[in-house]
Amino acid sequence: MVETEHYDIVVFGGGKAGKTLAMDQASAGRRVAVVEAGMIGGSCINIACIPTKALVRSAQLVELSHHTATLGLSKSGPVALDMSRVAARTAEIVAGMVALNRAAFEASGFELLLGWGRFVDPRTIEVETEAGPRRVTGDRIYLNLGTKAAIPPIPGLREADPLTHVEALLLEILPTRLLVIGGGYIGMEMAQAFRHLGSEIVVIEAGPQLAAREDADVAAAIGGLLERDGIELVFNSRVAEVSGHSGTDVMVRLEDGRTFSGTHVLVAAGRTPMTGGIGLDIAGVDLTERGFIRVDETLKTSAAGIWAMGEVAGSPMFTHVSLDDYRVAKSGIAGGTYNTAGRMVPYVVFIDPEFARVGLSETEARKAGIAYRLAKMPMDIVPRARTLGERTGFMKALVAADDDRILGFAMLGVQAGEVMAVVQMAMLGGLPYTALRDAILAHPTVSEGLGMLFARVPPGR
Ligand SMILES: Cc1cc2nc3c(=O)[nH]c(=O)nc-3n(C[C@H](O)[C@H](O)[C@H](O)COP(=O)(O)OP(=O)(O)OC[C@H]3O[C@@H](n4cnc5c(N)ncnc54)[C@H](O)[C@@H]3O)c2cc1C
Ligand SMILES: NC(=O)c1ccc[n+]([C@@H]2O[C@H](COP(=O)([O-])OP(=O)(O)OC[C@H]3O[C@@H](n4cnc5c(N)ncnc54)[C@H](O)[C@@H]3O)[C@@H](O)[C@H]2O)c1
Repeated sequence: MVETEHYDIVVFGGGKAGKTLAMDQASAGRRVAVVEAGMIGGSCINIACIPTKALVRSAQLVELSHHTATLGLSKSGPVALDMSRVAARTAEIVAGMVALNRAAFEASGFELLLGWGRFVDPRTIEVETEAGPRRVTGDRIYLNLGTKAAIPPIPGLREADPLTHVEALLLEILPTRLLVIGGGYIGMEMAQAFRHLGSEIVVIEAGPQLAAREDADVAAAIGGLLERDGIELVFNSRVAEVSGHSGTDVMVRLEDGRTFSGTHVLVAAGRTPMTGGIGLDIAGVDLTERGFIRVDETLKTSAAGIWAMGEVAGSPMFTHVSLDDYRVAKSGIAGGTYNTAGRMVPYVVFIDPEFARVGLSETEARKAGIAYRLAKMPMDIVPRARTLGERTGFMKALVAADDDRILGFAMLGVQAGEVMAVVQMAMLGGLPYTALRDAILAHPTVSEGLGMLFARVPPGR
């Protein structure tokens, strides 16, 4: 009989929210255990954000190397790609961040139980550690279990052994021709990175555009960018069947009969929550229709004393949102009221150049019946974009029709993520758009373009 060990707090799943809460609470003197299947630091640093951005960096430099002549640099021959070195660099960056995380975990004093966990009674989690099973319970239990790549039920897809982001990030040989199923965040980032590294790419997207949440003009600009890179985009297309084997040769047949052959297929078609087979029903934790954990604005689940955070709780799928879920949980422990309602969630798609957005899109404003004024400007007129030789893209802002609040900002362009943060700060501070229009912004920076953009806002009513 395995004895149950009691903690003040048990964190089940060590993602961004969970590990941060565990370190915070352990440092404050509470007895804390974290149950984690094996990824020290969670998915972001091991298999998601960080390794993808490392890959993107190599890809950017390969792409830039094709344009060195325009910058006045001659090269003796084409840049040679060593894909195994690219993979090794990615692995080194991951290992470094895992080591940093491990050290911070140890310094905080929480107990890390490595192994697969599942509820065996309403408040007890059994963990399959290497040394055998252990059982833990806590006064408070926090679920931060994350998601995994969804594999749509397409005949032949599973049998084709498709790549997901996990395997794609480990490739030591560049795919000759990569078929990407899904034109969302992962599809866009991976498709362009592998294209820049030298693969032929076809992206097959079920919907009418890339980046489903964006305005049509924004999605069209992103699509145009990828097409100029030589990526073939196929929209409104459902895959009927996959045959062959990813890694050698594989074929995708669409419902309309068209076929695409490649050496590899990558699935980037959304995410499945890690809620199956771990006894959440035993714990009385209700799920939504899509299998995510049902939570309220304080991240409380249907089971008393159990909260859920991050992607598994249906929070927007970004590391910075999982971090904010930690703040909600921490506030709850301290008797505070901070919750998930009305959060401003920025995001950046790390294509080259970046796409970034914060606040409302035109589509969302119209749907919510919010009247707005629109300013849009090509990046081409921003002096810094010219000196950098990165003239592609635009900035776009929505300002309230009847006052000067900034409602939303979108940018496709060099350093878009950094520029977006400037606008986000203005929005958080409640500044009118005129503050950015009239600010003395350093010349020549990319952010200087904000002055030019907001000067284009039409007069209000
Ligand atoms: C390819 C890719 C790129 C991304 N890029 C970005 C980006 O650039 N920026 C950004 O903000 N977001 C990005 N994201 C999203 C981001 O990775 C997640 O939103 C973020 O990691 C937060 O995850 P989380 O805290 O919900 O859980 P996770 O970090 O996924 O943690 C969940 C943990 O639970 C563990 N676990 C699950 N089940 C069990 C079990 N039964 N027993 C024990 N342990 C278990 C898992 O091992 C895992 O470590 C990306 C995602 C992907 C897939
Ligand atoms: N830079 C970032 O912040 C970043 C990067 C990568 C991932 N992420 C997060 O991870 C999440 C998951 O990314 P994702 O790209 O897997 O999902 P996604 O929801 O962004 O995109 C999935 C796409 O696949 C399409 N699709 C679904 N089934 C399909 C099918 N059978 N055939 C063709 N197309 C199909 C959908 O229409 C959709 O456009 C994102 O929502 C995002 O929040 C963030």
